[in-house]
Amino acid sequence: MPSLEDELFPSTPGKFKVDRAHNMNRQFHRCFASTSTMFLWALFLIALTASYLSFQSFVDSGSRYFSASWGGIQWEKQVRNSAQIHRSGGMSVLVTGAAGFVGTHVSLALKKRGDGVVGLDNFNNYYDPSLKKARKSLLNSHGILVVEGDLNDAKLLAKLFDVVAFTHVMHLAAQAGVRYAMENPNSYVHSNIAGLVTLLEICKSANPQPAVVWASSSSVYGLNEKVPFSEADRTDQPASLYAATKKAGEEITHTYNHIYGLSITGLRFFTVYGPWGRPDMAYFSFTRNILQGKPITIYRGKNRVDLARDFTYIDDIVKGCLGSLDTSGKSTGSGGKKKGNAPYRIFNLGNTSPVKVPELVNILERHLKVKAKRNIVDMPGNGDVPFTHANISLAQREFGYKPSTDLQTGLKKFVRWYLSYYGYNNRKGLQ
Ligand SMILES: O=C(O)[C@H]1O[C@H](OP(=O)(O)OP(=O)(O)OC[C@H]2O[C@@H](n3ccc(=O)[nH]c3=O)[C@H](O)[C@@H]2O)[C@H](O)[C@@H](O)[C@@H]1O
Repeated sequence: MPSLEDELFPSTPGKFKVDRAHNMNRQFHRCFASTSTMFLWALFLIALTASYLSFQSFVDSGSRYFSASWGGIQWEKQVRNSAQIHRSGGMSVLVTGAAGFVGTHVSLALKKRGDGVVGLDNFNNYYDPSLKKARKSLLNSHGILVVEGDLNDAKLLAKLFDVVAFTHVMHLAAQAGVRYAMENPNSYVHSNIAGLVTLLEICKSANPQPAVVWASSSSVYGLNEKVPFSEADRTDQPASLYAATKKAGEEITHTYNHIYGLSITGLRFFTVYGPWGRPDMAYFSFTRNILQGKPITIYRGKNRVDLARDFTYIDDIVKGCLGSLDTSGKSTGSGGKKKGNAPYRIFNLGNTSPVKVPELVNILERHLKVKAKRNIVDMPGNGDVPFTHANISLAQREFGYKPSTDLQTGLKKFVRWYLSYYGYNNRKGLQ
């Protein structure tokens, strides 16, 4: 059977020219025919692609419109219901980071005593978002709406303030975690700096302005050696970008207090732990690994000194948050202008009794009845500080803050929650 090449260029020398010319002619026609067909096909394909793309964008914008997680009359009604105050002298609070660890507990406590609460959370995947969704379900079951959105969405924030005249903002949304800042520095700038400014811009323009209570961190004490840490101590030597963004937050909130008369309270939390906690934190990941028979890495400081933290139980932190809200005083500005001085406060919320990390592991082993496989390594230079220890006399004086749960008791409650949440007898379910 002749090949296609043979057909087009027969090898008979005498006929070559003519045949070739003839064949060339045929080829030209064929070629032209096939080129025009191809051209038509190409046109057809381009048209098809274009219409597909415009259809897609129509579908996208349509679905964005129809599935938007906020907006509309029904949504506004839900927001208002959630913000409804059920006690005399109560407050309506916008809680940012409501599906987070501290946010969930504070929202529940506010709701339980009759305050109105609307939550905001972006449900990012810094850690298992299914835990955040579970916290959200818990909040929903108590009549608290959690709006899905980012702090940097100024339109959403403005809308929330249009719908509800929040008396207070409990600002807990943040990029947390000390060591993760080396992996993803921009996420700290996005949430802890840009997001904070977006929120403050909305708060300063709101009429009436809310009082703002927000989460700073014990990490602002950085490399300080004087203990216990007091609010008046220097905070200009942070050891991590995380700490630096929290420190920046303290300065940024100060300017909004100074210029616009916003009432500001910054809370320096000391390594908060407890049920519904954060899986990225040591007590949580140690528990998971111990139960799964995996080794845990325990960092050790210079000269083989154990690291220590002033671990603070969540219920004590919640009391501190509510005490701060109750005593926050009013913002003085309106229409973006200050009418007088407003309170600017900073409090340590710690436990006042630091515990060494290996001792934390001992306690977990006792509660879990499993021995940990300890892998002790020198602390990598990744933002950690060797110890924290809070002086809490200021918070004690101002709103009677008095932590009452020691690490032994608090971890027992955490372990009980952990085992029931992840399934006591179903170790495969542990993650
Ligand atoms: O108090 C605070 O300001 C901060 O407390 C925690 O930060 P951190 O104290 O580092 O808490 P963990 O990550 O749970 O670490 C606790 C201790 O365990 C140690 N650790 C951590 C992880 C690990 O694998 N091994 C280990 O020994 C750490 O070095 C640290 O000494 C939170 O993660 C921060 O968001 C919060 O702002």
